[in-house]
Amino acid sequence: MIKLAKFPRDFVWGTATSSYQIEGAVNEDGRTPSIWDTFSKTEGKTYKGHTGDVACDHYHRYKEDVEILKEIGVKAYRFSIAWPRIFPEEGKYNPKGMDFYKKLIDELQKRDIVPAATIYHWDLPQWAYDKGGGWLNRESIKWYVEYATKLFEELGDAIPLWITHNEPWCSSILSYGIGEHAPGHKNYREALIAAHHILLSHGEAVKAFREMNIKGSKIGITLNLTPAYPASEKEEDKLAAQYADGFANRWFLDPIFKGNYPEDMMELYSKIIGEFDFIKEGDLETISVPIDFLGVNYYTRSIVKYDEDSMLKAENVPGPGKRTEMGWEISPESLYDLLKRLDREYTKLPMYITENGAAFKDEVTEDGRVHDDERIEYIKEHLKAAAKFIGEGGNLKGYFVWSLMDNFEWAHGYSKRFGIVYVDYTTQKRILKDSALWYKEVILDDGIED
Ligand SMILES: OC[C@@H]1[C@@H](O)[C@H](O)[C@@H](O)c2[nH]c(CCc3ccccc3)c[n+]21
Repeated sequence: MIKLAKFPRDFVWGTATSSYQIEGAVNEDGRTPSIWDTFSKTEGKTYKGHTGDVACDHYHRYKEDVEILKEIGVKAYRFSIAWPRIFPEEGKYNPKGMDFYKKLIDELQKRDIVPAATIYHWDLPQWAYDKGGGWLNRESIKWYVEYATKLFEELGDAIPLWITHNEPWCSSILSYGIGEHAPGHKNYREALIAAHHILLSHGEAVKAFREMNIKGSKIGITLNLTPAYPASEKEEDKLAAQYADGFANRWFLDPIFKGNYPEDMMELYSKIIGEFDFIKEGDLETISVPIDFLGVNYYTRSIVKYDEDSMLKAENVPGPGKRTEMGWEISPESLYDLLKRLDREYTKLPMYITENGAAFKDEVTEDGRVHDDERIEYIKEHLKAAAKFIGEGGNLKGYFVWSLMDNFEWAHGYSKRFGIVYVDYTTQKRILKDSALWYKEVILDDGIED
């Protein structure tokens, strides 16, 4: 068998999840509601009113789930910590909430699996939202730094990879601007204020992390990045792609790596939101403090044509590729383009693909298995793109499949399955899909065979 793509021996093969999507136990051991508890219980916000009340019951089944990680043979496991378990009220630390993560990390360490912890994956404590709108309130930075510092104190060097935020674009634009995610606001000025405070909280947490000198641990941030392509060679379509790229990518990449917001987007946005009076002296220096790695969440690309009437002067047009159950075009070559662009224009730091994966119609067949060939194909094609980038000297250090297991897919509830492990929500039974068995072989071989 010829090897299609070979990876370095120390390549970090992983899978990823997040707290609200898998844990359940929303009232246990002192946890108080997050904005996602509130949002999912609000009429019409999620598919059939699905909530994370039980999810995959991972809070009680974590030992079994870590055993599954071992069976698949992952080198690392990316999970997130639920802020409302750690600080159920402002300033009130909850050691029982921390205990869960200490037990989880202990199970991982026993099996030589590297923990990669995301500090914030969208489950803002409701008490923080009740005080001036959560990320809209500049005080959120102080609350976040207190939370992150407690994590560094209690878990510090047990976590080699610390990720400050998962996808600031989603926590701000999708949540305060578009309204699809909690807290469901539809105000673009609010979205940019939230984005600014989230980025500031990232910078302040990195500074706190540096002061604590946690040996052997690295800190970074995870951004969801969507390459934008013009629908034609027309100048106006190229302009549309420039704005779509600014909207999705440069608004976050530039402050973090260049210490400024992109000029073209500032100009475009100023017509919509007025003054950028929420940007204070020194903020961009804080946001752009040096980090150790960049986490990249990649799923798909966008193709846009010029649209005079839209805010971004851009309208999405469907691509020619096959689509996943989310309706996202499958475009592995765009992952290669993205990685090359990041390397060329932004950073030579180590990068990790902290999420890549797909939802497909999964069903358990007579043989009790899930033959998810489309998901194997999706992951294989994206790994080939990653290998090509590494082969050209790209500093890509690892790949985390989204997701370890089927889970609460936000506004889509449990209707979309991204896992390489199937979850039967009525019995909580886990079934390794064919993609998990395939991924196990890829990890053993450090490479892909066709
Ligand atoms: O949608 C699949 C996953 C989520 O389950 C993860 O929690 C989240 O980190 C994540 N980000 C993306 C790409 C950005 C996006 C998120 C939600 C909706 C649309 C696009 C896809 N995913």
